[in-house]
Amino acid sequence: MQEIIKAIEESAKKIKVLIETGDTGKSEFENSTGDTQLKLDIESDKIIEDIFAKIPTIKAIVSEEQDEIKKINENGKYLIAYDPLDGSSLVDVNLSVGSIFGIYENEFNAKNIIASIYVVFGPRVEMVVTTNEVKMYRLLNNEFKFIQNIKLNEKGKLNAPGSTQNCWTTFHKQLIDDIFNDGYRLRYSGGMVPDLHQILLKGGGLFSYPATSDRPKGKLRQLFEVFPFALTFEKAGGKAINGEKRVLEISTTHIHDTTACFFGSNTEINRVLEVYSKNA
Ligand SMILES: O=P(O)(O)OC[C@H]1O[C@](O)(COP(=O)(O)O)[C@@H](O)[C@@H]1O
Ligand SMILES: [Mg+2]
Ligand SMILES: [Mg+2]
Repeated sequence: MQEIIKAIEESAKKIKVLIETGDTGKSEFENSTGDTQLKLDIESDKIIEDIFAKIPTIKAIVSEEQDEIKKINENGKYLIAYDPLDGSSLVDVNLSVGSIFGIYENEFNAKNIIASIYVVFGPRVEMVVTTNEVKMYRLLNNEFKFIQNIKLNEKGKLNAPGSTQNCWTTFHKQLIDDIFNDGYRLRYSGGMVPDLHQILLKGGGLFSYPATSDRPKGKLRQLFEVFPFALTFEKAGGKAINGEKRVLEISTTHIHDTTACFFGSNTEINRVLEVYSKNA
């Protein structure tokens, strides 16, 4: 696992330079989810793949930007699913973005996730590693230094409601309105990594990306985005659900499957469960 962490550190240093100097324009290609790929998506994907290709403990990798699983080393132990540049369309407006990695064993499935790592590229570069604990590191003088463990409070103050609002169900709209009426503050940048990082570091709150009429299965991808953060939220003392159950109990039928998802501290997620159990 240590060499995987080192590999991700190496990729983060290179992606930092790419973000700072690269072309933010579109490529002529689409990924499996139908998004037009930016040149930055393709280049950051290549940076990560080239680094992972040299790690003997990695058996296979799959990227949000690629159609298929790639074999690395038949005798390797780990499977890695990654989103090389989450929120890539925010680079041109200079908002924070990230990379997300889910580390699996045996099969790409929620029950096999054993660790996750994400990197936030903001005013500072930070890396959060989840195994049994959630540990945050910061890039200082070109080295990642341990800063703190992350633990959520039982209840937070932030609300990050994602997706197209005019496609929400009436009960979801009511839930979000009720949360704001209770004094929660809006914090939503459109980048999953900084939005969830903020909730984790400020002690709690709710991030939601529900099923909507335009996206009945949500938008966020299970293997590359949802499961890695679900592990982090659970190990930090919070929860991650699809409205009905833990997202880490969902089974994946295709590598690019998406799901509705809610991440947060316990009080807010219990509130979502209560509303969804009566309405969904
Ligand atoms: O604009 P929306 O629909 O709220 O979606 C925002 C979500 O989409 C994403 O940008 C999807 O990730 P990619 O940039 O990797 O495609 C998430 O980071 C974010 O939470
Ligand atoms: Mg993403
Ligand atoms: Mg992406």
